[in-house]
Amino acid sequence: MITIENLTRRYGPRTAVDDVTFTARPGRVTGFLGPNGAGKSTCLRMLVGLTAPTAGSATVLGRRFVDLPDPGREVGVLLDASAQHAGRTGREILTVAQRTMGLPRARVQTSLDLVSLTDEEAERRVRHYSLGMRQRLGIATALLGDPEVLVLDEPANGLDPAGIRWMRDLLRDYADRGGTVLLSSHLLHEIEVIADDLVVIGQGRIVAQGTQAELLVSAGTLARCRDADALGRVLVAAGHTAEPSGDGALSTDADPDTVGRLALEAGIALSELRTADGAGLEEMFLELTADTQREGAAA
Ligand SMILES: Nc1ncnc2c1ncn2[C@@H]1O[C@H](COP(=O)(O)OP(=O)(O)OP(=O)(O)O)[C@@H](O)[C@H]1O
Repeated sequence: MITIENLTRRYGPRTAVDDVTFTARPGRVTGFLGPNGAGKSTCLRMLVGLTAPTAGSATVLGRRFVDLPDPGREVGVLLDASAQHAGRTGREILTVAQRTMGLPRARVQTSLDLVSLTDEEAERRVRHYSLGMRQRLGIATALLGDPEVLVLDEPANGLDPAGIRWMRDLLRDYADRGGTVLLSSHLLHEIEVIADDLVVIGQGRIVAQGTQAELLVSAGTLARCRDADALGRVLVAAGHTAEPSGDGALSTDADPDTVGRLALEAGIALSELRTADGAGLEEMFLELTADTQREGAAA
């Protein structure tokens, strides 16, 4: 379990993280989503004791990271996959970490297997690794102590779609065994594939949070019929929104049940009725972060 409460970090006049509160629960993969500069890394750095909060608190398994008796075995952390010694082989990097943490030697091979780095790859120097291989090695290091909690900053960066699916399966399995995963990304598509719960941050503030399903519902319903204007009037009269969504479709904040019932009562035949899909979530993400990005660009 990760608990972030009223976490705030100011750098001079700039507030990088502004009163952020959320939890990442065991058995769930929590995605921390926001555009560049939103404050994700600063939050994660405060969580693992690398940056001091101006206010608020962040705890892992009920304690501040610095107060954990054996942090390497309790929390696996990947903050920057490129911050590995380029002259060492993957296996050497893991072996140094294994010795530092006082773990059994066999954990090195177990971790390599977990991230599907082959023996040949493990013997190569990291300077010859692709970005995706570095991400795998970074995750192997995070998994080394078989921790209960994983904190990963942009772990899918540099992975191709097959790599992202691989990571989803790895993290899903880890969470299914009771682990807590918090991972950040600035790309909705990455996080959509991987995360169960989403926390969306823009300009240092939380702008939305919930399960993916909840956020999809809040992204609305899509309905299609011959006379979209008529359906729109019915929805608005019932206190809902109705926006033309191109090609005779309407998007509304009413749930599909309500739209179906209202359409039936008004004698309108629907040709399509569904929860807005990933595209809806994308729209929401762009909307939620548009101001942030505009202000960021102006700064
Ligand atoms: N050490 C620092 N000194 C001053 N400002 C900082 C410092 N670290 C971060 N910031 C500022 O805090 C804000 C949040 O940065 P942060 O790196 O946390 O964002 P992010 O969401 O992780 O972005 P990205 O996706 O680009 O990594 C930015 O405006 C950044 O310039």
